[in-house]
Amino acid sequence: MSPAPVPLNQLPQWDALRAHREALGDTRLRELFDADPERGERFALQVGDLYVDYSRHLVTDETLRLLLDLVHARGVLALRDAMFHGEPINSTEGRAVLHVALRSQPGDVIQVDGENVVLAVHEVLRRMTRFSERVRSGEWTGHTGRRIRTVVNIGIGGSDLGPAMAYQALRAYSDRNLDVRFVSNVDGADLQEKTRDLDPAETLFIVASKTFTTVETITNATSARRWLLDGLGGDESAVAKHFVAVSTNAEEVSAFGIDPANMFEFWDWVGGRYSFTSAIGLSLMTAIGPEAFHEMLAGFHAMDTHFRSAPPATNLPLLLGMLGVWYGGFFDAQSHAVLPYSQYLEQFPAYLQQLDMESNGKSVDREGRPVPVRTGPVVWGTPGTNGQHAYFQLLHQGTGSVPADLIGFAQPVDDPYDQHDLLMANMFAQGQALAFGKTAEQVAAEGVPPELVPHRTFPGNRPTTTILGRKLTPRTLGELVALYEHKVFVQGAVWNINSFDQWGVELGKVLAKRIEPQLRPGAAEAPQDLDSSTRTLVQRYRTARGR
Ligand SMILES: O=P(O)(O)OC[C@H]1O[C@H](O)[C@H](O)[C@@H](O)[C@@H]1O
Repeated sequence: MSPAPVPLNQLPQWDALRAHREALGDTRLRELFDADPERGERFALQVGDLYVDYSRHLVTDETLRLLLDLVHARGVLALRDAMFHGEPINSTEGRAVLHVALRSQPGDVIQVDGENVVLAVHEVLRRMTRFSERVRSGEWTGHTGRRIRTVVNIGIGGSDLGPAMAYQALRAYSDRNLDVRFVSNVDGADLQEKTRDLDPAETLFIVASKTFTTVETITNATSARRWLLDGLGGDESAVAKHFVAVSTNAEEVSAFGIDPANMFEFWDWVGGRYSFTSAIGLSLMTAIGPEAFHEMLAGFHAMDTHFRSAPPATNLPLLLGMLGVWYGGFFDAQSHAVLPYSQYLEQFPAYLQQLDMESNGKSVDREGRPVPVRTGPVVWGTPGTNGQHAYFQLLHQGTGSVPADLIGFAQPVDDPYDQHDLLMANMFAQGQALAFGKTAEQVAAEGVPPELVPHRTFPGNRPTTTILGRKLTPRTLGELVALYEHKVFVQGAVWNINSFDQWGVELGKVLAKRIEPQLRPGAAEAPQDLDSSTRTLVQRYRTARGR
């Protein structure tokens, strides 16, 4: 076994960054731009369909050099290669981490336990293709012979957020005669609202769950089954035409009553939040068609290849990952905003919340020692321009600094009312205002009364990355998502945390299981050994529920 790595803040490369940060002091972005007229072009990369401007960051060439020194000192590239080779880098669960195999080329070879997983990946993709074509063409009919008009994906977390986000993002490429809906919350209102206008005879449920034991999903799937049977006269044989499953767990799928012939498989080396290029994307493939789905996979693959082979200095995920390490480590940045200037990307920040926060929301390292620096930030955001009229106030003039990603596209998917230029002007303007602000002198020169000058001054120096895609297509979406996946990987590697487990979600599940029986009618008094807050809440709830 190799020795445990030195804690991050004891590395000479970290010290060098700390000293460099002190030397930078209160350097303004304005000064950095004045000192280098080419900065806006120089601090930018084009990868695939994405042009990424990182010039509005509080970094110099020296910063980037020092950050790359840290990448090398931390063995980030070796860990990356280990991931691509199928080594069990998910150390707490003893598993490989191979979402990259999901978008591999048919001839590739990636071995897990002596088996080339690429073959299995492509076999499932072929089955998904056949199935989605049958549904789209109307060849797959429901129990009464009617064609399927609505597909309802029942899943949660990684079995919901990816396909839901991508369906929304690629709506314009979807078959508009087929509606796809997503039910995730155990709140029965979710299922009810999503099915109330549906005809069971024309509805197909995809139950998506890696483990097939997730309580929300099994509860919703059980209720959906009831809804279907009630609507179709109770004939159990209807289930086979209206329920398919996506899972790694064939046993639980058949215990639920879904024929394994209607199950689409994936594998334990695919993490839930990295799974929507697996069969978890079945609802998406049904919506946009196999061809567009494969285009998306090609976009993912292109970014995977870039991450794997581009030199560190021009490696985009590496760069964006290290910028996050820089702000967390030396600017105490606690959150990171993702602001898509695209309504189609409305759910992208929510998707990234799981990807980033479930991966890197950890405070012990791979050896179980406390991590001595700030790890994953709170990720949040909503589409521009809506946010501009809400929380951008804080981004511009609040006390802390929130690094942000501005994401937009040069060509609109469609622009029936000629509004795209206005949308994008806003994106460029916000990045400009956040970076350069407006000084007190500039404000005063406009004749603003002295007492209002501080209120109307913009400090600037608020860092942003601008991602300008050519156009939002399946391929571009693939590139974009893979970029963030690998960015998260880089950060986890530097912090020496395992980005691929999620033990932190377990405790609440166990406690909920214990509490639920106490809420039911006829339950005994809440136990005395329960903490007084929970006990009182349970009692209040029972009283208010009339129990
Ligand atoms: O796909 P499933 O097994 O149903 O899991 C769904 C989700 O729930 C879990 O609690 C994890 O926090 C997520 O990482 C996972 O994506």
